[in-house]
Amino acid sequence: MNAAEQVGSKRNAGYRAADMVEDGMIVGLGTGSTVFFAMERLGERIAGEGLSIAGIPTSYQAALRARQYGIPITSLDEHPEIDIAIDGADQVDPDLNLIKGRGAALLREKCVCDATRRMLIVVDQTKMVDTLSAPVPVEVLPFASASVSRRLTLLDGRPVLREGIKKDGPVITDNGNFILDCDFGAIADPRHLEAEVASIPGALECGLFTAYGEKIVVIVGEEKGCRIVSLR
Ligand SMILES: O=C(CO)[C@H](O)[C@H](O)COP(=O)(O)O
Repeated sequence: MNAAEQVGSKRNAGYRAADMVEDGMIVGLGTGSTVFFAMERLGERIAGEGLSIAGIPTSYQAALRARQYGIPITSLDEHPEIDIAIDGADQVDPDLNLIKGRGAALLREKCVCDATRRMLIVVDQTKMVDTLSAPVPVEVLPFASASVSRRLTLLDGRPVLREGIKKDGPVITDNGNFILDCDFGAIADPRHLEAEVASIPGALECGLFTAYGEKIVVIVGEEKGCRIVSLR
């Protein structure tokens, strides 16, 4: 798939997800280039049809984009239960386990995923894999980055501190933390690995999402249209 085809696929996935949003819904807004298309379409529907929704952004990036598209913003404080969320992913396996976090927004994204009744994951087909194997982003408390790194190594991971672009030194997340991108190779048991990482003090969250397959609907954008994948 060339770059233009990939953008078209992302647009198809994002637009389909936005068209599944109903009037009056509270909508979790993920982070990344595919969700942008969903937000663009939500903006069109708000302006064109008078769709009435409120979005909960998972990052500064999502909040800025929501404002750009005229999507009213609310918060998880006001709505601890969410109707529907739209988010991207870096990899999706057949059991709908995910790796997320290329955009370093995984901590808030997982909070929103946990709080939502229905989770729409928008991807292009390159993200669909048989076995998760991308590096797993781990958000870490800066104080504990060396000790968390050591513990990840003991889990046979190879953690690398994510460096900023147009900024010297590490990426600082929207929550003021660091990201360790941890390569575990092919992940045979993602649920077990997620639990192992979660047990490390100072590892605040990791980009493995393995507990939500039942509520996830994956919208796989293709050059012409979309394919829907769910466990139900
Ligand atoms: O998890 C994420 C951000 O933390 C993104 O949703 C994920 O990286 C996919 O991004 P894109 O749609 O740009 O490929």
